[in-house]
Amino acid sequence: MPTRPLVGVIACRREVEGHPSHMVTDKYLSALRDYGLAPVVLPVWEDIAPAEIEALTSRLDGLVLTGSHTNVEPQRYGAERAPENTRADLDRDALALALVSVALERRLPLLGICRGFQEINVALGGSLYQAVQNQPGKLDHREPEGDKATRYAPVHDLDIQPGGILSRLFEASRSRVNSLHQQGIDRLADGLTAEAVAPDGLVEAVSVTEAEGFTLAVQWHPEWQPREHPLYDAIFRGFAKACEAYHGQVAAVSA
Ligand SMILES: N[C@@H](CCC(=O)NCCCC(=O)O)C(=O)O
Repeated sequence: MPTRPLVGVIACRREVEGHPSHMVTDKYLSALRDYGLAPVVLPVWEDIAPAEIEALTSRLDGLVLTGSHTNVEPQRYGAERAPENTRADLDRDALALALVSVALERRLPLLGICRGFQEINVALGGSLYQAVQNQPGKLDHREPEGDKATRYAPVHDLDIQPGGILSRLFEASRSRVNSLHQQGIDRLADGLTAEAVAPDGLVEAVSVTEAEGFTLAVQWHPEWQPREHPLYDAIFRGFAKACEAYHGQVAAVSA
């Protein structure tokens, strides 16, 4: 029986019922499952060793860096903490930034979402605005008030740049996306290509320019009801196809 591609999904540290925990919200895992993939949660420890990362990732066919209400430590990109930056996850930072190198070295399909998008930019030498809304000319990209349907509803236009991965996955040059973030890309890392921008010029999707594998990261949340949004659907279809191809290559080599 053909097996589903195994996709590592990074966790966040949370306290659950008084216990330190490693957590991923279901919408990421269910979206991957719905697109024929087998998600597995990757635990996060600040002191994780390279050998542990190797053991956790050596059998994966793809990697997802999820969103989170916590923020990448500003010291990671040489900044002081802004007063608006009140939530951290050092354990998550340690694994996330290491996983970007693992994915690139192994040509492992990599999908970054929201915080994951920001992590890829920082891992490759870029920096972040810690409060986009305080930047002159920038929109307020923060999570809307209301129920989940309201919070994850599309709220701003998106201009998709020609010639990139996203424009190959999705034929239209414009779409509308949800927005649940206070931080955003300030200095785009040298090795990244801007794949889409918001009306205020904020970069909202990137790919790794020289990557030989699928690498796409987006600031919005395509895991929210992807079957109901053509752009989100195109992203998950493209990622799943890349993971299936990687899985097949590994199987062929192992045969
Ligand atoms: N903390 C960062 C990234 C925002 C983010 O990832 N939000 C996710 C919300 C919860 C979820 O849907 O997973 C920022 O504020 O920019």
